[in-house]
Amino acid sequence: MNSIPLGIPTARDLSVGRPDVPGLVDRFGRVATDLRVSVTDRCNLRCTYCMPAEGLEWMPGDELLSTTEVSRLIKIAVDHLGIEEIRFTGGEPLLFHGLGELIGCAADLVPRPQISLTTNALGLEHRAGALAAAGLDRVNISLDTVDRDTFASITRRDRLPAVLAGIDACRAAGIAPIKVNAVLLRGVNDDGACDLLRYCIDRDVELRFIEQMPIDSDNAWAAQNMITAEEILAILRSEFSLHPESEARGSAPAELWTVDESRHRVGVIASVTRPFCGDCNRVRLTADGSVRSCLFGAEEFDLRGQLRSSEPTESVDRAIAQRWREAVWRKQPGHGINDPGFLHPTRPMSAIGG
Ligand SMILES: Nc1nc2c(ncn2[C@@H]2O[C@H](COP(=O)(O)OP(=O)(O)OP(=O)(O)O)[C@@H](O)[C@H]2O)c(=O)[nH]1
Ligand SMILES: C[S@@+](CC[C@H](N)C(=O)[O-])C[C@H]1O[C@@H](n2cnc3c(N)ncnc32)[C@H](O)[C@@H]1O
Ligand code: SF4
Ligand code: SF4
Repeated sequence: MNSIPLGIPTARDLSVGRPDVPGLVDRFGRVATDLRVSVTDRCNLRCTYCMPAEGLEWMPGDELLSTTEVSRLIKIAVDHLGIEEIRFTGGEPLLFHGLGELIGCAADLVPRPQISLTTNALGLEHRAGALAAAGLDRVNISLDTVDRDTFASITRRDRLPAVLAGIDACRAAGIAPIKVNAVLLRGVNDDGACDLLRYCIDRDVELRFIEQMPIDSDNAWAAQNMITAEEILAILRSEFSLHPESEARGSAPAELWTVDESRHRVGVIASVTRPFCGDCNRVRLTADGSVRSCLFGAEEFDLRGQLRSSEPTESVDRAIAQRWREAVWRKQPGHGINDPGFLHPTRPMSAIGG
């Protein structure tokens, strides 16, 4: 007798074809070893390319992971899944009260992961020493300009001095390397790119210019407005000589150039025009406890439900690790920004963890 399809959904096996290995492998041969943890979706700046002036509807408090829950997931990631680097991000991670404690917990793990922070640096002036003492290895600071008025117009807050003080405090605390991330916006801060590079060279900080991505909450991104990597390099070459860095890039998003044949380098993160998805080693955890295998992925895998469903036991941790593996196994090959059918991510960058 022929069977008649009834259209009844069957349980999907999310790991079809996945080899039985502990690490976070995907279908395209990549292995995720770099965990980016968003600890909050809130922020005290309102960068125009990231958030609207009025802010966003923040995640409700009871949906956010606690410090204990984040530490447990980080431990699972290192113990079971081969995670080697943990980056705390957001929203603005310095707004999360448990950040120092989380860094301390991560630093106690064996093998100890690299611990880094991506931040706007507001308040870092007073906290860099304590965070370094807790175990913070390195820091990336967002700074789009060293002109105070331009800074205020991009971030909608007059806080440039606090950011610069945060950079100085990181240097004094011995955090290294310090990197600066800058998004260039046409007609807004592109004429200040060389001044920003000079500022970073003077402080021995590595500057990277980022191509703006279509992950703003306003959906205002347009390819023709974006300043491309080629344009960024042309702007810099008007005042500096640049030579491609010989060091292998690996999974790093930034392509590097040495500046004026010195030991200083500048980077360009060309996510749109020269995507680096083929070598991606990233996986993300949102502040409300979902795994996102790609910044631009359509799928999320909730871990919070399992985390809160019962007492923490080794077998629950193993089940969480398995779900995490399934999430990464299904990771898409790339972001598809340049494809005609590209869909904006369902969450803005600040809610995913940049
Ligand atoms: N498309 C894409 N862009 C990313 C990804 N991770 C980071 N970026 C871009 O790179 C910028 C800088 O990211 P950071 O958090 O400073 O760190 P990083 O450059 O990834 O890491 P390091 O160079 O190792 O410090 C972000 O603002 C994004 O614009 C990613 O997984 N995919
Ligand atoms: C979302 S923020 C979170 C961490 C922290 N608040 C900060 O600004 O560093 C992380 C990074 O994302 C970058 N970013 C935000 N929106 C972006 C966009 N539309 N395109 C490219 N990068 C973006 C920021 O410049 C920042 O370096
Ligand atoms: S880029 Fe960072 S600092 Fe700027 S609004 Fe987004 S989350 Fe806040
Ligand atoms: S867009 Fe997705 S696949 Fe590409 S580098 Fe970023 S996280 Fe990895």
